[in-house]
Amino acid sequence: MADSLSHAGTSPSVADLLAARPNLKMDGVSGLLMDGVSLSTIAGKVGTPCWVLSANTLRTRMQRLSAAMQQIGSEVSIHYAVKANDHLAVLSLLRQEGAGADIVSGGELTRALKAGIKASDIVFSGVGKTDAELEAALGAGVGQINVESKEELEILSALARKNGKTATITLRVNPDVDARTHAKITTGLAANKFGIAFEEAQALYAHALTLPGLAPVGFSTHIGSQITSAAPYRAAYARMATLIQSARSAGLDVSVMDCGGGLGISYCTETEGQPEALAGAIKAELGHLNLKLAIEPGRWLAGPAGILLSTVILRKEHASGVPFCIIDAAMNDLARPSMYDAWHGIIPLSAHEAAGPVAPAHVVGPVCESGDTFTRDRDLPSLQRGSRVAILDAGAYGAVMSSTYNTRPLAAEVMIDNGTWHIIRERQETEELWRHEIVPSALT
Ligand SMILES: Cc1ncc(COP(=O)(O)O)c(C=O)c1O
Ligand SMILES: N[C@@H](CCCC[NH3+])C(=O)O
Repeated sequence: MADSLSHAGTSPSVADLLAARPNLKMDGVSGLLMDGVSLSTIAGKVGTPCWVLSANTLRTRMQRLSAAMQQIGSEVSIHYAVKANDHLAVLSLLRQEGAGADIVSGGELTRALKAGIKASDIVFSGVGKTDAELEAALGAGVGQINVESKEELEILSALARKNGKTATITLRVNPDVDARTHAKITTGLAANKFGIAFEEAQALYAHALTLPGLAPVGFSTHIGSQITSAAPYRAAYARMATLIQSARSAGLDVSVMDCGGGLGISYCTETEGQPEALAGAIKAELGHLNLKLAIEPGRWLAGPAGILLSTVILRKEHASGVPFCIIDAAMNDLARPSMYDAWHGIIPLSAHEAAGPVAPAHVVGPVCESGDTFTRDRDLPSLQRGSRVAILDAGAYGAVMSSTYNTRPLAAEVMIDNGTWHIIRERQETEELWRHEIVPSALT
């Protein structure tokens, strides 16, 4: 499948992967280091599979994104998309660096507040928010609710009135623009479930202004995820600018434009999405409209900050000559390869192994599905029973998408900050997996 996640035929070397990732270095003695800390030490002490996050990477990326947005010359708030990595430590760190939150559930609302993010710095997105979630958001006083349909508009108006609140809202518009990303994560095409049809947006906005309990302030859009070029953004924002100007010409007040998230990273050989290019697209299309602007990045901030450590359980030779390296991480830990055929770099932690000759191998997990495959036929250094590997760029849509399929406990999480590392989540106790199950007495 040709898309921005799978990369048939390409296979960067260990040296190429390391050269593009400033938080990783190979040390001849200690092996792979993240921010100067030995990953073999972490794997040995915490066990595998285990997620490791670089606090420094999160910080420096947030700082670069903020600096890029300042070039626009208008107020731009950054609402981190909590869904990418919802760990309280991540949310707290990004809050310290000035981020608010983009949330999509009541659970994410509670997390964001618990991490100290002010309710006024939270935007609530999502195509199907329940009444309870909307009421919780109204009760907390979230800064903005992005409404995705006429139906939701009416529901929110009624709920706000019932609770004696006024909801500050934008209408999320579906601009029918191709984000040129994987089909499962594109959100701005007319056929997708997201947002209000472009053609209906102005009339609905005018209607929203008449509804009690609502304070419509403008529009939002989000065209998809893992977008690595500025062109789809420009196309979407150009359409939004047309809509904003048209609404204003009709006498409607529009002061806010939330430009969504989606900035992509380099998993393989693709060029990483550039915050400066995103800022350029926003400035070119919307910068002259005197708007309060916002963005909702997730993956770009968190993806390169994390890796997944794993150990080879055994190497199974195969008649084809290509061995299966069966590792102790699986699709229940990192779902992206099985879900989207996504490509993730895989590097041995041992400098000796990493420097050895490469040969084609399959890297798979132990789960009972053939889809539990991290890579097929990739040229990799020789991996043996007990070899340890880092699976790269797993900081976003990694731990958050884990499940306990095959009764596999959720893996531990570690954060490296300033040369020291902390366990930020213990490996789940196996008993936790059935603690809440109730066996009817007739069955005992
Ligand atoms: C409404 C909304 N905002 C922001 C994001 C964050 O996307 P990304 O992690 O690609 O930046 C998403 C997910 O695609 C989303 O649905
Ligand atoms: N889960 C997807 C991204 C989804 C974006 C959510 N709006 C991925 O891993 O690439």
